[in-house]
Order: sequence, then C-alpha cells, then structure tokens
Amino acid sequence: MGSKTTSSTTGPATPATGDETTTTAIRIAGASKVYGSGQNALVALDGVDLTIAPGRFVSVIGPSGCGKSTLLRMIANLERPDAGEVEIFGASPDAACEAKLIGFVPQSPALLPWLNVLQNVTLPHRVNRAAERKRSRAASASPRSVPDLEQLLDDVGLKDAMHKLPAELSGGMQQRTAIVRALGLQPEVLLMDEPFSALDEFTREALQEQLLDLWDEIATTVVFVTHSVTEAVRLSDTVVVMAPRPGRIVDVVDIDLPRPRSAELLKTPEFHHFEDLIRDRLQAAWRSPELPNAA
Ligand SMILES: Nc1ncnc2c1ncn2[C@@H]1O[C@H](COP(=O)(O)OP(=O)(O)OP(=O)(O)O)[C@@H](O)[C@H]1O
Repeated sequence: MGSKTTSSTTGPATPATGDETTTTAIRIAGASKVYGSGQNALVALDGVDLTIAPGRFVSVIGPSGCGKSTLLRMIANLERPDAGEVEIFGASPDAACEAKLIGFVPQSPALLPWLNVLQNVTLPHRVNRAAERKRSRAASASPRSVPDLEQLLDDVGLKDAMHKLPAELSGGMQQRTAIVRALGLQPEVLLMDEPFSALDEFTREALQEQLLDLWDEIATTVVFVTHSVTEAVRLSDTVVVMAPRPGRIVDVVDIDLPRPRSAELLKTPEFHHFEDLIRDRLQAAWRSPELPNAA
C-alpha cells in the first residue's frame, strides 16, 4: 500500500526510451491559467505538472474552485493554457481532438432531446463515419472499426430503454447514455467532469461498477473529476489532490488496492485506509496557505 507525495507522475515509471509518445498518454508541463486581468486576475491554475501513463484511471479531487474543471477543459482543448504545455499522446490538444482521441462526459449528460437513446449514442459515430470515409478514401486506409453500441448499452442496463427519449429516462440512465456515447468513439482518453454528482448514492455506486467494467473492456485512459473521496478511491489507480488560490497539485496518491473493486471492498480496512489518507490530504489542502498571486 503506498502513496507518493508531491510527485505528479502517475503510472509505471516511464522507461528512458526517448520515445515518450508511446508511454505517456497525457503530459502537462508548467501549465498555468489566469482568468481576468489586473486586480481582478484569478490564477485558476499555477504551474501544474502531471504525467499520466496510458490505460490509467486517474481521479482529480480538491476543494471547490481549485481548478479541477479548468485542468480537464485544458486537456479537452476547451481552454488554452496561458503558459506551459499540454500533450495527448505527444500531440497538441487541438490535434488530439481532430484525431478523435478524446471523449468528454460533462456533469450534465447533454443528450439531444428529440433523439432516442440509441440515436443519441450513434449520432457522433454516424457524423464521424462520414468524415472518416472521406479521409480514408483519400488515404486509401480502412475506416476505424465500429464498436457494438447496442451491446455497450446492454452492458450498462439500457437494453430496454434504447428506443426511449431522454425525457423518459432517470438521471442515472441519462448519464449512462452519455458515457456510452463518449465510449462509442473509442477515445484514447476519456475525460469525465463529476459525471455522477447529481445522482443518489445507490445509483452512483451502480454506475461506478459499470464504469469500471467498461473501462476494463475498453482499456482507455480516464481522468475523472470528483468531490467524493470514496468514489475517487474506488475508481482510481491514482488520485491527484489539488488546492486553491492558486489552483495547483499538492499531492498524488497511488491506490494500490486489488481489482475488480466490488462494493464489498468499500467495507474493508484497506479501503478505509486510503479514504482517510485522501481526507487528510484534502484537509491539508484546505488549510494550505494562500500563495502569492502569480498574475
Ligand atoms: N471562464 C471563467 N472566467 C472567469 N473565472 C473562471 C472561469 N472558469 C473558472 N473560473 C474560476 O477559476 C477557478 C477555478 O474554476 P474551476 O471550475 O476550474 O474549479 P473547480 O475546482 O472545478 O470547482 P468546482 O469543484 O466548484 O467545480 C474558480 O475560482 C472559478 O471561479
């Protein structure tokens, strides 16, 4: 059982092959983000370094306003850093989006209300397929294989809801639809911003289990923002702890609990050990002195 402090490399040590692109899924180096200017400048992120190996499940946790979403949005190419670099498999976030390497699941599922579940999850695929057909014709390459989206819906318990509209679904069902929609594009990196925060505890636990099953099947790299210590410990290989004012990483803790992580594991002393550890680190993050504003 181990924890690393103030290191921000997650995953097995990167061998010194010189070819970092194959051993690093996400590399963030010295990334800073300031909103506003002058007296109103707010340093949302200050000199963040983080390296994530392919296939890792990494959660980001920290007090409100510490920059978790900003960090995620930077990886997703929805924000640009004011300083520093972000790379996804050696490419810029722009190029990674263009190459469809990134899937994003926001806090609210954002389904198209006039399409049923199956149509919602297949829509991005149909749009991409048309674009890809054009590309592959030009490059004489074969298009990417299509995942079995109906099977994925079945896997998360939505078989009987495939032809229902979003308005006919519970919050948990809508969020499962959004997850399958993101996974349907077989992203190399799946970014999830508090996807289960609006759900009741039982639904949340069930979805955690289903997400872990899907992750196991699809073997993608996940960055998952959460406020829940239990959720972070259950899901993750690594938990990144952030502090606010300015937003920064203060701790990186490896969760070396066995997998699969069933609901039973949540009751074990080993699990509680990690919960306590992360809670302590979070409390320290709350108490950590405000650093001089770097803006
Ligand atoms: N577009 C924006 N313009 C101005 N300030 C912003 C913007 N986006 C975020 N901020 C500020 O940057 C800081 C970090 O925001 P961010 O949403 O990344 O934090 P967070 O850790 O995800 O918060 P929460 O846990 O409450 O969702 C906050 O103080 C927020 O008010």
